[in-house]
Amino acid sequence: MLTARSLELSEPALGPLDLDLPAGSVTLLAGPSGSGKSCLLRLLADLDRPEHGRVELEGRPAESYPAPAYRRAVGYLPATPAFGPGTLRHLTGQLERFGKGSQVADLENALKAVGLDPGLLDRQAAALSTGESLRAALALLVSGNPRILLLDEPTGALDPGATALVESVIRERADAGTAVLWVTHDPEQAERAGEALYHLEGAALKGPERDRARFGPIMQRFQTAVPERGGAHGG
Ligand SMILES: Nc1ncnc2c1ncn2[C@@H]1O[C@H](COP(=O)(O)OP(=O)(O)OP(=O)(O)O)[C@@H](O)[C@H]1O
Repeated sequence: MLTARSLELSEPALGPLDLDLPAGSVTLLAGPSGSGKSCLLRLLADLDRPEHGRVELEGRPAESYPAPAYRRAVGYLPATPAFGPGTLRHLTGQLERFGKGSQVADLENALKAVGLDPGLLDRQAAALSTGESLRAALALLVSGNPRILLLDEPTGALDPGATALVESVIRERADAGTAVLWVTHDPEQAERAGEALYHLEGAALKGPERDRARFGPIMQRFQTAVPERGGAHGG
């Protein structure tokens, strides 16, 4: 279980906020574009440090863990993952050396589960398409079997078929005991996929809301308004 207590950042303004990610559950994070969702994920992933407050993994402060142990326990998927040079197979070998626990066989299965051909293992990872990179990065993460998954719009660049596959992979991980935090802009996906919803309003984090019927109405408030056409030049 991952918790944040009195977490505060000034650039961008976030918090003070509290958050709990229970094991075996999908928690959603929503909010307007630019509200700080990605910045909050980076704090939880211990990639950035808060100005005040703390993140705790199973009751211990994040900064008390050696970085590799924290990375092994807390998997973070950025909205636009970028791979360094080398094939996915090569990158997996590196992860194994760092004790990340990723096995090629597990990765092959994870690639298939998100709708990718395991032949992708031997392609240059940096040359993968946006949707391939997103799914390959997710497959790499889940094959390392982290206790926590922090996912920044994991279906943002995907078609409906790939979205359904990714949703079921995430559900399987949660059912196996992983604590998931999932950033989404899609109210229907939120109602399908999540057990609890936090949402950013200004610097404040509201929630968790547990009534699924309220997820959609809360999230509709964050949709960017489309200006009405017409007026003097309409027609
Ligand atoms: N390192 C930084 N220093 C200062 N401001 C930052 C930094 N990183 C991001 N920001 C700003 O903080 C705000 C929140 O960014 P963030 O990426 O967290 O938003 P978001 O809620 O994830 O948005 P979206 O839904 O569009 O992905 C933005 O205005 C962004 O420009």
